[in-house]
Amino acid sequence: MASFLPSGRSPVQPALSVRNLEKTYASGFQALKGVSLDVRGGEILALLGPNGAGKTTLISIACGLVNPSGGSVLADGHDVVREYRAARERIGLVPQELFTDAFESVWATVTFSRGLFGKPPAPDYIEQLLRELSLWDKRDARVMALSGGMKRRVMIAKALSHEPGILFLDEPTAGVDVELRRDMWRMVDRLRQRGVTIVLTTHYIEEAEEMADRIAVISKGEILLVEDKAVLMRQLGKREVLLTLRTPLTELPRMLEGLPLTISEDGTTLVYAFDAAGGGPGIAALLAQVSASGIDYVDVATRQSSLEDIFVSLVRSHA
Ligand SMILES: Nc1ncnc2c1ncn2[C@@H]1O[C@H](COP(=O)(O)OP(=O)(O)OP(=O)(O)O)[C@@H](O)[C@H]1O
Repeated sequence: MASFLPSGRSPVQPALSVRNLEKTYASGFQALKGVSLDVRGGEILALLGPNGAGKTTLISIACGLVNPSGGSVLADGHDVVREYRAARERIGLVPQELFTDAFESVWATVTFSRGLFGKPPAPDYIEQLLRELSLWDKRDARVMALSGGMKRRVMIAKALSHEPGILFLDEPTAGVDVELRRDMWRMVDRLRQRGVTIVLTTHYIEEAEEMADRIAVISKGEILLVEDKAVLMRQLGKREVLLTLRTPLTELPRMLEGLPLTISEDGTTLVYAFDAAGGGPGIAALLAQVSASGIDYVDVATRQSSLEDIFVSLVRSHA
C-alpha cells in the first residue's frame, strides 16, 4: 500500500500543532484552558487523562466538529477553522461513539466515506483496508447486522478510507474484545510503518505503554506533561525490591526505622521503594542492614512501576 506521508510537509513541521487552545462551552464550562501541543509527523502520541479532562473536546476541535473559543490547531500547516477542507482531508477520526449508515453495506459505507473527501475511487485500497480489518468477508453485509466489534472495525475503515496522514483514535478499544484489541494494535503498527501520525486516547494505560512513542497527560483542561514514553518511565518510574519474609512481621525493627521500607498488609513482605534514577541507600547496603537486624527472608523480587502508577500519581497531585 502507498505511503500516507504527505508530500508537502517539511520534516520539522509538526503534523499537528495546537496553540493556546481554549474551549468554553455555552454552559460556561471551561473544558480547555490554553492547551499547546505539537504532534510530530509519524509518531504515536497517547493522550491520557481522567474522565472529563478535555480529550474529546481537543480532538473534536481538531476535526472541525467543535469551534474553539481561542487559540488554533494546524493540521499539516492548515488551520482547522480557516482552512477547514484542506485540514480535514488530512485527518481521519475514529470517534468514541459508533454511528454509521446502518442500512448500507460495509463496502458502500466505506467507499462513500472516501468520496466525501473528494478522493477518486480506489477499490484496491478499500479491499486491502477491509482485509486488514478482517471485514472482507462482511463487505456485503449491512452495517446494522454486524456485531458491536465489527461496527467498530467499520468506523476504523471509514476513518482511513481517504488515506489521511493524521489519525485520531478516541478510545478505540473501549469495550471491545481481546481479539479486536489485538487487531487494532496490529493495524496501528502497520499505520505507523507507513508514516501515519496517530493521536490515541485510551483508558487502558497498558495500551499507551504498548503503543505510544510519547505520552501527553491532560487534566481539567490543562496539559500536565508531554514526554517520550521511555524518558517518562525512566524519570518517574519507581522500582521496588520485595523481600518475602520467613516469619511475618507486624512492625519494623528499631534499627531499620527511617529507611524507605514498608511491610505489606499481611506482614509477609518487606518492600523497599526507590526511584529508578538512584538515591536511597542502595540495594546491597539495604540488604545488609536487613540481615543485620535479624530479619530472615526466603525470596527477593523486583518490580518496576508502570505507566499507570506514574499517571495516577501525576493526576492525583493535580487534583
Ligand atoms: N457540549 C458540551 N456542553 C457543555 N459541557 C461539555 C460539552 N461537551 C463536553 N463538556 C464538558 O467538558 C468537559 C470535557 O469533556 P471531554 O468529553 O472533552 O472529556 P474527555 O477527556 O474526553 O472525557 P472522557 O474520558 O470521559 O471521554 C467535561 O466536563 C464535559 O462534561
